[in-house]
Amino acid sequence: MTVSAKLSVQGLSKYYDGNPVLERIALEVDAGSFCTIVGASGCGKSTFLRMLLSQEHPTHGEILLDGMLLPKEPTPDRGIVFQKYSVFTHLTVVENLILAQEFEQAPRLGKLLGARRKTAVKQIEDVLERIGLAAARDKYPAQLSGGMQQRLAIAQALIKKPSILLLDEPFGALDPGIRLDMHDLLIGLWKETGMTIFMVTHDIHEAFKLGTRLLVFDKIRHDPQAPEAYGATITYDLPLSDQSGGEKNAPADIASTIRSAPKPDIQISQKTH
Ligand SMILES: Nc1ncnc2c1ncn2[C@@H]1O[C@H](COP(=O)(O)OP(=O)(O)OP(=O)(O)O)[C@@H](O)[C@H]1O
Repeated sequence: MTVSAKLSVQGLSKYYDGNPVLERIALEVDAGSFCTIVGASGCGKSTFLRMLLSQEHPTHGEILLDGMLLPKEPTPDRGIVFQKYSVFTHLTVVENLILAQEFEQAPRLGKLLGARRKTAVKQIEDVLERIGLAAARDKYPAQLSGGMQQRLAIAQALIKKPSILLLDEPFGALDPGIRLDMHDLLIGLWKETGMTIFMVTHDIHEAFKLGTRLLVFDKIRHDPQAPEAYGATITYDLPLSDQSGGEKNAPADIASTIRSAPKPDIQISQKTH
């Protein structure tokens, strides 16, 4: 592991029902990186994020966070936002966020009281301000637009001040205009907090625009007679910009790199086991 690696993934594979979904994943990610992840549907991108969260566990290999084995359970320093976030519909924006705090800070009692509640509400007001939802604090989710609901989902993740933010197609359901607003919001929050971000997207332009590093997941081994025999791995790991926000590689350059690079596509006609 490099000295500064925030996250290190070594020899990782994940099997479901005896079949590999992911195999031989190795990765070193510096603190403050913004890794965008693309790949074919079903190749294991969400599974990878869920392992970084500890919602799933590797079948083989290990994940180190700040040089230590990843805790077995999700911890507040790893936040996640999904494409469609289910919030409590009978609670307002601010009440949803208080509940998120209560789950974390008062798991036994289930309630934050007195000074702790006051501190929690102050933190929530700050996050709502930063995320542009202050005016909607007393609205119910049904009264919010899709973009505002995603802001609420991001606020719920940020309230715990994660050092790693995992985003699973967070803007996939949003209109293009709102997506652009969300890009600005996310980049601003990323620069402000120095979080390390992993974001799965199906939109290659979004991946190029937002990331400092692009990870492409794909299967490099195929057995036509046993499509489930092999899992996906990281086939391309491309720097998009330096950490100081230097020049981005143009999408066209990178797209041609991906096209022209020899793809290690091993065709196996006979089942080997
Ligand atoms: N809990 C589970 N049990 C069994 N199989 C699973 C489980 N979770 C995921 N899978 C399988 O693992 C494979 C990878 O799923 P995953 O959702 O990680 O892919 P993905 O790349 O995120 O797909 P998409 O881009 O369509 O969201 C799929 O074949 C899926 O059916």
